[in-house]
Amino acid sequence: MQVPFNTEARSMSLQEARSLYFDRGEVPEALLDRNVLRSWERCRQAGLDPAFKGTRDPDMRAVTEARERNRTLLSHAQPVLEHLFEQIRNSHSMVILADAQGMLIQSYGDPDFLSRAEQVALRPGASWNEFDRGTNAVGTALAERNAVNVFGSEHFFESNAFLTCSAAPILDAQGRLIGALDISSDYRAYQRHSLGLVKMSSRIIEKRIFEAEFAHQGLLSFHSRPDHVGSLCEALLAIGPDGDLLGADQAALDLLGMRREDLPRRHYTMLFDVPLGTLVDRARRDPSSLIAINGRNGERFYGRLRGNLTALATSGPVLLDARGERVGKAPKVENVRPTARPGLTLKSLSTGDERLQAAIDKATRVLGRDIPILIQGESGAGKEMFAKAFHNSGPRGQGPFVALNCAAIPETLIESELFGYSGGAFTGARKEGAVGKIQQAHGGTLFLDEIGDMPLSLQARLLRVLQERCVTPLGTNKSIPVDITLVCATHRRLKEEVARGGFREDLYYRLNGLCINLPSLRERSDIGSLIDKLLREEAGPDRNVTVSSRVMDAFLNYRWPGNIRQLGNVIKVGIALLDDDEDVIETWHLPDDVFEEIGALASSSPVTPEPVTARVAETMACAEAVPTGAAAFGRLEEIERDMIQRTLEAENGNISAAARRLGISRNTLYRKLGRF
Ligand SMILES: Nc1ncnc2c1ncn2[C@@H]1O[C@H](COP(=O)(O)OP(=O)(O)OP(=O)(O)O)[C@@H](O)[C@H]1O
Repeated sequence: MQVPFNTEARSMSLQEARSLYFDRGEVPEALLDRNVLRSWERCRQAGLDPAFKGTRDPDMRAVTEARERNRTLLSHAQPVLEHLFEQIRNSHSMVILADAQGMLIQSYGDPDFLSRAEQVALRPGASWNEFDRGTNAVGTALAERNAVNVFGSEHFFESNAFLTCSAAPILDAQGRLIGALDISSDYRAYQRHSLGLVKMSSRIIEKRIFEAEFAHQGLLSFHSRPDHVGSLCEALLAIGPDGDLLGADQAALDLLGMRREDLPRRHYTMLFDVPLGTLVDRARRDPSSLIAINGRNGERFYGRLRGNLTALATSGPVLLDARGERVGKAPKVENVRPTARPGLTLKSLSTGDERLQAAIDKATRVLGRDIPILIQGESGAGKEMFAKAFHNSGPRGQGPFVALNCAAIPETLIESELFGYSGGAFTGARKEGAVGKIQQAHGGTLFLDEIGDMPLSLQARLLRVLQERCVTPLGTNKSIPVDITLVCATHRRLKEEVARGGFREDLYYRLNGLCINLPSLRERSDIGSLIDKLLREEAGPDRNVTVSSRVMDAFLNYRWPGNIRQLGNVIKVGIALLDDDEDVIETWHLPDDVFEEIGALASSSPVTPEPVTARVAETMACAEAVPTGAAAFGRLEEIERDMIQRTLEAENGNISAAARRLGISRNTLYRKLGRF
């Protein structure tokens, strides 16, 4: 329970303090608030006389100019001031807004008190800084940059001893002092809660100014107590498109243990362990939800991002110096761009197969959740395609998608490709150094294909990057913060690799937030729709190409060792070999190797193929003079050439028809023609 404030007792102890200080020259530390005592010292040093009674008339021109100069402050403070006055109305009081010099620029008050305040020029146009009016709440709050109560005879000038005032300074978004908010009343009407009210109101004004200044940036509200986020106690950080810290209010500086002057050299990633992209993703999905974020010193905070999320989602990499101070942006990386295939999303991959659909559904659920995914499947099953679709479908779809195939580059180069290097870091290194793939993927997705082929030594380094979310390029001791979504793929069973000792278990669990197993093409139930899709994509919108029922049948029964990659190629070749007047892919439009296998399948399929013997006989009939006996065997090639020429003549040069009649693929026919 609060002890009631006894105005009489306090007035008496202040008389004693004044007598000690002014008459005997002693410092009444036990009797005075420190802010007040320091103020008395300043006033005495400035040569002010406590008995001074004079007041200068308020300068109305000066107040007009001050209001003009402090337009921003006034516009944000005005509604707060009015609201504050509503809280204290009829308590013989007034509320006052002063600028940074102590000039009163706005006030509202109860009429009875206003007329008394007039007598000491407590009204707009008057200056109440300490040098003009001695110790007083407005002047002392400005001098101390602290909220203060100045009660009765704590006022340096005796003429102001009938007042009791509570004031709090107001800081702008850069932490500069821009004014003070005050409640003044007769000392006998002292209200203990006045100081709390002005502090709260000045905080509201500061927040309004901060939010207006950074309205086009990202705003992170955070606090160590979740219930404080969204309240006046929350801390505020303004974050620019590159993750730069553009502003921080005092609460943020206090919670993060930072000095304001450190701000320009800091980057979001240096403060928190949760990637900025994750906050952006969360804010997009559920703007009101809180996310737990750890400070770099291990403190637990809760935060919420708002403001301009689009700009934040595409932030680029930054460079830090050896001490971890921000020194600039990493060079622009040429080959980093959003993924090429327009319209490629998880949804667009769906062509009716149940297992694939289950994989799409799972992946869709984790979009934007900072969960690494591991895609397993046979070569050519569409792992990279799936990764790109995942990237495009997420909130970072506009960010870079950077792929590295760990099996396709020599072990010795994986490290520099991944981590980057400084100029001259090793023999053969480029003079200007290179930005590694991890850093290139900042703000987007890093796709590590064939992760199972990553050398063990690098697995440890990769693990560290994933844990610390910082990368250290070769030849430097710079730690560069990175914010990436990681997608890995492998055709191996990674778990088995772990059991064999070829893959680190800790890294396996780190990568394997969500495991997606893509079915091989022969396991899929949607081959027909997939073929239609590939035909449409390859032939373009103006051509309606189909496959014959014989080819379709064979396709459905083929084992497709190369999966969709192979199917895609087969279709590409098939379309390329169609004549202008053809739009149905037949067996002879297929590449040789596939033709052979598919030809066999086609001949055993329910669709009865043309008997080969009949075709040959027909062809033979075309050849009018066919040599016989030993000479014939010696001149097989000649016979073949002759037969082809005659067949072509018979078909008026139509390659497809000749190939069909000869029972060979068009490819083979072309090859043979080239040889002759
Ligand atoms: N759903 C699909 N629709 C159309 N084309 C596809 C689809 N999935 C894969 N492809 C095509 O198949 C080829 C192989 O796909 P992708 O590279 O994604 O397979 P992968 O499993 O990553 O192969 P690897 O393991 O050999 O790297 C690519 O040319 C890709 O464009």
